[in-house]
Amino acid sequence: MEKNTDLIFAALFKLEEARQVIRDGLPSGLNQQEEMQLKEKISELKGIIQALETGTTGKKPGRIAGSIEVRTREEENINIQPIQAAGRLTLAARQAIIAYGDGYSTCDACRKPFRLDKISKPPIADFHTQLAQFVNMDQARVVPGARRGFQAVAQTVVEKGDSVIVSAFAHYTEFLAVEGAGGVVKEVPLNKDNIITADATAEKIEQVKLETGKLPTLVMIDHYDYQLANEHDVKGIAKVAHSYDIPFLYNGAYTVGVMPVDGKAVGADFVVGSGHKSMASPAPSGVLATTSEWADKVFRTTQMVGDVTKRKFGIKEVEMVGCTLMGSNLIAMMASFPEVKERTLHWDDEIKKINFFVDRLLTIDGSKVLSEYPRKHALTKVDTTGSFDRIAAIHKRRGFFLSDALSAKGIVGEFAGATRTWKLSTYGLSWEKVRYLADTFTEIAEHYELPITKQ
Ligand SMILES: Cc1ncc(COP(=O)(O)O)c(C=O)c1O
Repeated sequence: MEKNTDLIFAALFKLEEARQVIRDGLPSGLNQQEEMQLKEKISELKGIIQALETGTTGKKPGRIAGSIEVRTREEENINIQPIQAAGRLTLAARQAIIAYGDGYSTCDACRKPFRLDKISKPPIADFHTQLAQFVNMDQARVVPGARRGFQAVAQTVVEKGDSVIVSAFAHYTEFLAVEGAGGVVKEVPLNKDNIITADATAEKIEQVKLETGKLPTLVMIDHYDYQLANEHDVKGIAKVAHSYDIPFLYNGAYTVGVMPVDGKAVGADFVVGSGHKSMASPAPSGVLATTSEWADKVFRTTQMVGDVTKRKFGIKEVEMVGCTLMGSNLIAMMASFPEVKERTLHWDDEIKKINFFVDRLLTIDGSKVLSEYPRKHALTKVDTTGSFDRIAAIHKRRGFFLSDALSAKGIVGEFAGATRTWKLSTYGLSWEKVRYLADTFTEIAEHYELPITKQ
């Protein structure tokens, strides 16, 4: 029985390796013969995977159980879905999920003092130390999503009726975290370039003080927002917040795990990141890091005593509800971490790729970029109302024609039928795939005789 399980795991690991080879495509620098041989191997692998996953060699998607279909989106396509790009798992993370999928698998070696971040086998305690170093803060905890990081901070610093400064582009989870703590959000307006500035933040703080007679108790700003992925002046804003003695939460949902983040250099009291958005980790996962000054407050331990039993659970942290991210989500996050750390050093190349793509898109007459440009982030909002949407107006598939044309070329991730003003990301795609992506848009434009400016 033991042996069988080992064999099945070994087979699943191999399967994951094969999926990765397919997903990454061919390495560059191959000669013609090598390329041909590899292509044959990949097509063979695809057949084997399909047979294993579907139990058939037919075309229909297989089912894992009931109506849950096998998902091969990343292997079979170029996925430009804006929020999925940096959450794609590494091979190591996929294997971790298989090995640690059982419920409380991380608790095998949980010994006194009985807390997740203290477990040394697997090395969860070390991972916490590394996470804090990674964002240059003093302490870190894993959390089930960035939202739980906002929640922990809001519950620590916000009291009923307090104001919290957020961006006019703040994510809804920031609103909910503030509301849950009994606070009220106050939005800093954007400037004409859709940027939140330090001056505008100072003005908003003054306005709140004047209107409520009280300073806000938290400033929480996204380094890159989710709507346009524009960069906001987090360093300047942190300085303003501190000049009023207000703590600053740096929302790194779109930065931690894709680009270098230095919480101390920003002047952050709290750094929040999203594992499933930007750290090649499964959902939900995330990180909350803080300074020594704030750690005792946001990671306060319970004081509660049972009135009958007199039980106490002293070591457990209240805002973390004891232990946070258990099982495969945490181990997969840990498994991806070395690659995640490494990839942040290549952010410049990701920026070159998105700018290459956007430059090419803009050669198609009528296309616009709504995000700041040149791009500083791989996530980008474009407006194709004046280009591809002109075709949609006369095409029998109407607004779906662009998605049809893209998926016929193996490109997925845009919301079918919603491609007037829309978001995409080139994050993590190889240069070969980015060029293919740009060529495909050009080809579709040429096919429908949209004018193209020569570069
Ligand atoms: C800017 C921003 N902050 C926070 C979040 C929430 O992140 P999570 O899903 O990890 O809770 C998102 C999610 O889309 C986001 O875009």
